[in-house]
Amino acid sequence: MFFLFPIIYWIYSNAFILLISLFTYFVSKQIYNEYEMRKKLPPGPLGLPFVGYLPFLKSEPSKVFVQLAKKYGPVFGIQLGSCPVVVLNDWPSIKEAFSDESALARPKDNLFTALLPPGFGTMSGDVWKEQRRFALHQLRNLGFGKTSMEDHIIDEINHLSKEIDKSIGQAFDLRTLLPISVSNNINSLTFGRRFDYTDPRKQMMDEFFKPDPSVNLAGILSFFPKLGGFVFRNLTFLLPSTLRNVRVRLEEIRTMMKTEHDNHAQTLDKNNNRDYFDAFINEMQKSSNGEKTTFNYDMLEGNTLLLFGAGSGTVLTTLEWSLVILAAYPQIQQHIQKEIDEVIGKERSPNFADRNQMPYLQAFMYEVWRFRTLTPINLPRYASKDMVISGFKIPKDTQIMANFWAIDNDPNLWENPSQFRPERLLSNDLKTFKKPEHLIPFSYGKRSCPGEILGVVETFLYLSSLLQKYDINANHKTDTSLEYEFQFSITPKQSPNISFAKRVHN
Ligand code: HEM
Repeated sequence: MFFLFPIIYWIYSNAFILLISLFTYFVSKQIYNEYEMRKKLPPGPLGLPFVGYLPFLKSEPSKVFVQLAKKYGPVFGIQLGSCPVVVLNDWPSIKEAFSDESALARPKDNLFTALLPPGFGTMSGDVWKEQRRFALHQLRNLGFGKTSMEDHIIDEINHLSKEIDKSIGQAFDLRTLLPISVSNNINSLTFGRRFDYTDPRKQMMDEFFKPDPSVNLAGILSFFPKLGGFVFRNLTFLLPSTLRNVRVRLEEIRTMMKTEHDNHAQTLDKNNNRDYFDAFINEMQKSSNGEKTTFNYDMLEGNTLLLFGAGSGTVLTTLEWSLVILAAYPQIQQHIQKEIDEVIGKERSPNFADRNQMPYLQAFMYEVWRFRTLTPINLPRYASKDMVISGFKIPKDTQIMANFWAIDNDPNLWENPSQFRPERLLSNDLKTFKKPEHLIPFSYGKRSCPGEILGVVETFLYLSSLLQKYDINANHKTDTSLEYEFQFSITPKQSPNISFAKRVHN
């Protein structure tokens, strides 16, 4: 025993040197690993040890990437946090990558996988395929682009119109009323019915999905998958209160979903699915009969949250931008109204089939999606196998970031891309809407947005119904600002200050 004393004494007196040596060893090992990782990626900028290029992205990563692409080419490698990333900045590389099965996966660890029940939006491989195929199938069966879903949406717009009528000529509370209207469309899809605007269950759900700047922090932490996952799971007290509260609020939503589940299960009809819940519960029952499937209660919760998260904010931001732009460009507004008057008239409600005779409104919608790219760097993908993009070898497990903003603002694809001009999406005689292949608000390939048709139907019906009844005005000249803010999405910087006036039909 006594023979250990000199060793302990030595360790004790040299503890500081030991600590420094250990620290130097780990830092050098990390720098070496990062160097080795960078060597395997296409050329790109060097960053700092541990954090990579993350601190240099500032608030508008897409724009920084475009600058870097000028130096390194449209496909470059970069280290973000502890992740090797390849950034794609032009249409040919994005098209090539997204046509390849190896680029269909999502990164394993992120905020959503750590905090929420599993939904297919964060999954990869066979479970993702099965759940996504099922969702697409159900969305089609439940009336995606068919009349039943359209009826729900028109009904919802009529409820919104009643609120608008109360505020004619005054500032309209867009950031309160529009979100609760739009999210009700997902309620119709998942639960088969809308909720009243004052229903506390609805208010709780809308509160949960409210965009919050702390999502940016969560985004940053997702570039440190191990650390981020550990913090999200075990050190929640270090997170901002909004993220910390997610867990608490999630429990309330879970209670509500359980009640919905039980109500649906009691009134289930095997041969007639009223909504996504019915369809999913029917599948779960097959599995309880011994069939091996991935349909279970956790997955139902996760997918429902996913449909809410992915399907409400996107349409909401589209409509917010549309209204701000319509207020800023009254001539464009009048042009759409003329088209509405000619095709739909003033009596009947619009339907989705009307769009075929309304090229200008369609061009307007897609120009909004181009002009203010909704998902500027898309949702993250990662290479599930070694692959090749634009001649560069991309190793397995590299994150793939597609800079959609770069395509939407590429001067080689669009004349004066910073101008808002729906005509660029019309034929020369202005009679036909033409969407070029590289205009991809819903992404591209097998993992593109499964809610595309619903997103287009909603946007078309809201805009045509509102412009049929109302003129949209900016409350002050300064409220026609098209200034934006990069969060997860590109959103209007200020809450749009607009008012509605009843249209006077001649
Ligand atoms: C204007 C409306 C919308 C836009 C611009 C939009 C855009 C997108 C984009 C860019 C993606 C990422 C695809 C990728 O990884 O490459 C996505 C994914 C997704 N969207 Fe949408 N979306 C919209 C509306 C909707 C709606 C209404 C729903 C719900 C029904 C929905 C559900 C989803 C889901 C579930 C995913 C994940 C798909 C997967 O990982 O397989 N989206 N969306």
